[in-house]
Amino acid sequence: MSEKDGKRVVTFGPKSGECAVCDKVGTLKCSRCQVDFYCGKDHQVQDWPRHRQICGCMELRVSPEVGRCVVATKDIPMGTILMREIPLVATPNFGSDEDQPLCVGCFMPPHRVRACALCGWPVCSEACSKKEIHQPECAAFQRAKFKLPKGKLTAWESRLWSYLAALRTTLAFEDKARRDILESLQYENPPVTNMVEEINKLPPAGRMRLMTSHSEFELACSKAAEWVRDVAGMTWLSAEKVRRAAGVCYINSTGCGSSSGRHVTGLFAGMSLVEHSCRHNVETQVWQRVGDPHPMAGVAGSLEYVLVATRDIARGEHLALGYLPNYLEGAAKRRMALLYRNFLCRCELCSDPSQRGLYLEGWCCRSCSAKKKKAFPVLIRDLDNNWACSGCGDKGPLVAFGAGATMEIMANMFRSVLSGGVDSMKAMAQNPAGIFDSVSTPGGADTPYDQSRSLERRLKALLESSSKVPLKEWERFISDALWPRGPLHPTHSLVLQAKNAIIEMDQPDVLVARLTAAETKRLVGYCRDLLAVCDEVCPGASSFRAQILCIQSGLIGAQVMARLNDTGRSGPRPDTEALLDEWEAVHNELLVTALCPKGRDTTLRNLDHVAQIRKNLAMMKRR
Ligand SMILES: C[S@@+](CC[C@H](N)C(=O)[O-])C[C@H]1O[C@@H](n2cnc3c(N)ncnc32)[C@H](O)[C@@H]1O
Repeated sequence: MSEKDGKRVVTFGPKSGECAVCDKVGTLKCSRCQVDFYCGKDHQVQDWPRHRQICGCMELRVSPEVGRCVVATKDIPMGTILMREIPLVATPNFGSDEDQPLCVGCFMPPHRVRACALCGWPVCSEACSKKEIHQPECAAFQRAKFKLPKGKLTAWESRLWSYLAALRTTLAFEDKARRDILESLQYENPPVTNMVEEINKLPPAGRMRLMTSHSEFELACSKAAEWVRDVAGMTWLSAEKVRRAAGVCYINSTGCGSSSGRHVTGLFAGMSLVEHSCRHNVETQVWQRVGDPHPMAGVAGSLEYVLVATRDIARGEHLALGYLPNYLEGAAKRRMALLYRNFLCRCELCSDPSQRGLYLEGWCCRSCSAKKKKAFPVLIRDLDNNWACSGCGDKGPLVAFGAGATMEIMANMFRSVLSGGVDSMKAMAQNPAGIFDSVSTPGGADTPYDQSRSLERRLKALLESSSKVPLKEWERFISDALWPRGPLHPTHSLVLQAKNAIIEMDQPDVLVARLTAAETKRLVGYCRDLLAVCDEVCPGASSFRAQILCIQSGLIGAQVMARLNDTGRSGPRPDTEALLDEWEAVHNELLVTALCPKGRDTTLRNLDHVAQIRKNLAMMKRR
């Protein structure tokens, strides 16, 4: 099929929802887009002039670069809900860092871990062990007479989550309502031999990575089948069946819901057809009903998610999700991480060596940054690992560096595979960025590369104990990193990650209570810096932006309150009005950015608050 042959995107959604007109629960769903519900025909007809603008605004196509993908067939405004789905399969997160027992019924880390009396898997309570979502595997474990050993609950092994995910998916294939869709999903990676041209464009380390990840993927799928059949004893499930289900699950699932406290990964029908871009234009969000006591109230039954346009999307544009959550990483690391998912990212951010002028992983050029005070000419790397200075074009010893680092990464990988075998390959898969560790360069410890590697290790240590690190220490890190003390410029990914860690040190109210006025002001500045980065890497209404704006709002609010409390006889300080303007602007931006109704409610309340303060100030002035 060519790119021109459009097909409807099949989704798997809830059976009822609140009427788009009156909010009463209804079961009449738009049969074309499957997004909006109605309590009856009247309201559907009444809503048509609005609904028709967005209904049927995308189609499924196939492109040589990404396989099946979803393309806009109309201009789509930011905030449009494009899909509304429940997962075909929901599992406790099986990401590499999920090394704790989670409840198999509600996906929360239990306060007190218990074992399901029938199969031994972790639950929070007996009620959770009876949840519908847990029943198919619980019955299968009982049939196989397998009980998870008690000791596992205290010494959890993260791989158990990927085995459970593969099993849940295998069992979901047996459900008539889901089988056809599951069977239509991608379950194997494109054969490496079909990617020769792409592979040849990669630096040697990338080529090696792609091939290793290919075999890792095969290995992970067969390991899951081995565990289900040989360890759990479900010999009635064929190895081929489990391997395929594991493939479907590992390629198409997406982590969703950490903000709600749940550690849940969802496998969605329509959303899994959306490709990746590091500069995404859609996002998956928990569907939040205004008035719900908790966004995920009702546990598994209300695992409802939406795909939202995070910016205006033009007709013909491909919809793209950000498969990787970290916006502040440089391209080299992002691309390495995606190679672990067995594809090479050539999105607009990765293909631009300057990364939209942010130079996320470039260092200040020693020969010309010293001459220029404000601008920071930096060394940048193109897709083929060639380096040059953005200011003077100097390549000099950096060519040697590029080749040297690449060779060393390769050598490390070989060494590690030879010495540690499969386990070390898995460890690499869990920490893709780690392959950059211990790479040194020709030229000694004083090269910008080695300096930045040591800063990176320092940042990693700070991040590991982030809640205990005082602000002073974070700020010392930043000033040591920045030119001329260090080799970095203000939008280097390490500097940005430190700023992000600072503003996320605590909940905004706790943070504000701990800070002096001057510190609060500096943190507001960090928020501004991060928002400017957002404009480039994830423009529009991303949840990343909303998170920064919320913190910024808390910080500015604290400054406003401090000014008001300080108001003496001479009245409020003159800069209070300017602060109020900024506070209002942040809320207005939040109104656009907060794609969920709940966020909008809080923001509106805060805007009322701003208006009230303005009134009070005006009255004080008159007096
Ligand atoms: C969740 S699936 C997306 C749907 C898939 N294209 C299909 O045909 O079913 C993820 C897979 O799509 C492909 N893919 C997604 N985004 C890509 C991108 N930016 N570049 C290359 N391949 C991509 C990769 O093969 C990846 O493993």
